[in-house]
Amino acid sequence: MGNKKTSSKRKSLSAGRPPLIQKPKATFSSKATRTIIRKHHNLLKAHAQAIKVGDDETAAELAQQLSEDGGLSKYQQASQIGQLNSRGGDTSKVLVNWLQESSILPWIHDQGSPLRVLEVGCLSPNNAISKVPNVEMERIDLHSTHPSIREQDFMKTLVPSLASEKFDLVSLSLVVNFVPEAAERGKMLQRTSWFLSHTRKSTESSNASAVLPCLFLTLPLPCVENSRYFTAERLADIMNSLGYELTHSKTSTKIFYSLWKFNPVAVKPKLFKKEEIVTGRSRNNFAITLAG
Ligand SMILES: C[S@@+](CC[C@H](N)C(=O)[O-])C[C@H]1O[C@@H](n2cnc3c(N)ncnc32)[C@H](O)[C@@H]1O
Repeated sequence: MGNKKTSSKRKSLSAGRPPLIQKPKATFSSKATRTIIRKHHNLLKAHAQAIKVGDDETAAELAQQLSEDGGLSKYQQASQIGQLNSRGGDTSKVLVNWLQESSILPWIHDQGSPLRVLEVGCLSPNNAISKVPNVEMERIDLHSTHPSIREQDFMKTLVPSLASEKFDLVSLSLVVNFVPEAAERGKMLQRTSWFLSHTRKSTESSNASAVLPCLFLTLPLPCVENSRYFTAERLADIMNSLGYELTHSKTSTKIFYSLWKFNPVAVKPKLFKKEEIVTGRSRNNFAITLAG
C-alpha cells in the first residue's frame, strides 16, 4: 500500500457541513433557462401520456431521458435563476403587495397569531413572503433544495384534520403548469381548498374576511393568453365552481398572478372538459379540466 499524502492544512469546520443551497448565480442565459424548463415540461407531458396509454417502453425511455437530462434538479436550478431579481424575480412580491393593500398584515400583527402559509412548489426559503413578520411558513416541494423545504408531494400530503393545522393562505406559484395532465391540474386546484382554515374572524378595522382564506396562484402568461383550451375566463369558471372568488389579479410580460378567496358555501361542482375555446394555429395546448 502506497503512502497516502495527508494534508497538514486543517480543514475548516464548514467543510464538513452538509451543503446548503447557494444563492443561485445566473449561470444559464435566459434563453438556456427557458429551453431547460420547456424541455423538462415536454418530457413530463410525453411521459405522462405514455403511462396513460400503457406504453411502458416509451415511458421507461422518457424516464431515462428525464434523469439523464439532470432531471428535476436541473429544472429547479433553471427555475431558481428565473426567481433572481435580474430575471423577473420572486412572484411572492406581488402577493405581499396585495396583502399589504388589503391591510391583512397589520391586522395579523394585532391578532397575535401568525398568518399560516403553505407554499407548494417552493424553491427558496428567502422569498418576499418568507420575510414578512408574523408569517409562519410551511414549505414543500417534490424535491427539496433546502433543509427548511420539506420533500413532499402535495397530491399525497395528508389533509389536516385540525383547524389549527390548516392554513390562511396556500401559494401555488408556477406549479400547476408543471403538472403534465389537465385532470391532475384540476385536482391540484381543488385540493388547495382542503388545506384552508376558516377560523379567522374579521374585525371592524379589517377587511380580512374579504381576502382570507385564500389561494395565491400564478401561471405562465401563455397558459391563459395563448391556449386554444384555456383562458382567464375559463380559469375563473373553474375556480368559482371550486368555491374560489377572484380578489386580485395582474399580468406581467410573462406571468399571470391571481389571488382567490375561498368560501366553502360557494362550492358548485361542475364538469369542465378539454374543449377548444379559442381557435388559432399558433396556440398552445395548455388545459385544466375538472371531473365535476
Ligand atoms: C417552476 S417551479 C416554481 C417554483 C416557485 N414556486 C416559483 O414561483 O418560481 C415548480 C416547482 O413545483 C414543484 N412541484 C410540482 N408538483 C408538485 C407537487 N405535486 N408537490 C410539491 N411540489 C411540486 C416542482 O418540484 C418545482 O420545484
